[in-house]
Amino acid sequence: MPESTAAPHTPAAPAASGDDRAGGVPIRLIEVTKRFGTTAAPAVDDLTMTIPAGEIVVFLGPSGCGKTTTMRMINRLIEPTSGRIMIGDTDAKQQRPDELRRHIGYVIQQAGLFPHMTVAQNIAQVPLMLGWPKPRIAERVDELLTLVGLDPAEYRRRYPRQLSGGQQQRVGVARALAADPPVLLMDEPFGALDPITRENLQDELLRLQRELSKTIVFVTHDVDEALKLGDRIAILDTGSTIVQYARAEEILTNPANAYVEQFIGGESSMRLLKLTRVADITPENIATARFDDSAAEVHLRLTETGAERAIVLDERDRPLHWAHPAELAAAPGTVADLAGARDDRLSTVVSADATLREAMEALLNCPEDIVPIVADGAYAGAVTLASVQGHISAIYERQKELRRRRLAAGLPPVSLTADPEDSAGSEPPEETEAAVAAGEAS
Ligand SMILES: Nc1ncnc2c1ncn2[C@@H]1O[C@H](COP(=O)(O)OP(=O)(O)OP(=O)(O)O)[C@@H](O)[C@H]1O
Repeated sequence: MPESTAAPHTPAAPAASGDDRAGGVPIRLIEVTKRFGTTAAPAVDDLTMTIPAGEIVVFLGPSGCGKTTTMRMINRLIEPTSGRIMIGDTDAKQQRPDELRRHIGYVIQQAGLFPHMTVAQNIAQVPLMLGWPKPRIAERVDELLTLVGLDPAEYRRRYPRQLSGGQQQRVGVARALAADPPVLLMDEPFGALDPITRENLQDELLRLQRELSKTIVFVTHDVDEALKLGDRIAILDTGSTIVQYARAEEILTNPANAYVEQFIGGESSMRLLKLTRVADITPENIATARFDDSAAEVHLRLTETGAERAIVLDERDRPLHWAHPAELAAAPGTVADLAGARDDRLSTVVSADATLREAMEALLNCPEDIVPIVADGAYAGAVTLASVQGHISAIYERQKELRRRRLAAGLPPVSLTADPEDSAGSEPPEETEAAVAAGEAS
């Protein structure tokens, strides 16, 4: 990444209405080229792409391929040699750079905070420039600190040197959001942080995004970060050439070529497990029982259906323990008479919000070959190795089918654009994707 020549700049938009919170605006780059000097090959070579409103789009590519240059042309820290950049309905070239940047938040590595200013003063820079009244600025600073997980009372008067790297980065994000811009540019914002802080900030960004729905362009070298954060990922080669521009699922299961495969670096299925939530799979349907159910009656139900076990639930549907036919046969009265009943709360359950990787971990560490799923504490089905495997296989099959259909329609086999209406694009019409997803025959 080239050194920033501009002062850290946090653009702003008038926030009085708060309308921007409803979502971001799309960004379109149209045949954009950037040439530094006259002889060198272009740093960005005829790039056309759409970044959809309210999505996180990650630029992933090797050092020097043009990610930062592309990003900086969006807020005109770098001027394109040719081509057009539209932010919403506005041609970036038609706006004064300082005016444009009021609508584009910018977060860079190591936050770029002004060291001689307090946290509050750093965040307040753009609102001050916009002439907001002092009480409104103070209120906004506190609101933003809370939003990024820092207690205003504790942090607003600190200086950047009195913060950890992760806290500085949080302040950097707060500053970028100060005037509620619809667009955020984030250039390797978590690159200098330790893995745990980095993971926490990624989670925070996803939480914020669920609330704010900004249009976010995020540059990273880190494949796992890209897969986790990106609604779409643009895999770029020299000159910001798009090699594939698709959702993580497609990148992992239908890589465009050896370049993408090499970039992803194997373990696609394991990476898919991290991307998929337990709530996304079809849960196993297991027989349930209550304490006051007759053990004989539950036993009969299991033997009639050939089921290996029932799950015993308490009065609030929380899973307590497994009941197997042999124990039920030996129990004198109700399910409550089973040995260890009531005290025997299941230690291994998995949340519906957990990833399939966490579910696999639970499965590998529990004595049964099945783990109950809980949603808000209540039983919501169960997961087995077979259900995980079935889900992953279905994803591969779906992508194989999409690829086959694209080829049959004379389109490139992978997505190169986010814009289905773009006639140069490779995305099959939405209904085709939907039909494939629904398993409809062609
Ligand atoms: N100000 C500049 N003058 C001349 N060449 C430049 C300038 N800025 C960038 N370049 C060149 O443009 C190309 C793209 O650089 P850019 O910083 O956009 O790449 P990048 O993909 O962001 O790299 P990294 O991941 O290392 O940050 C590189 O070859 C770089 O040397």
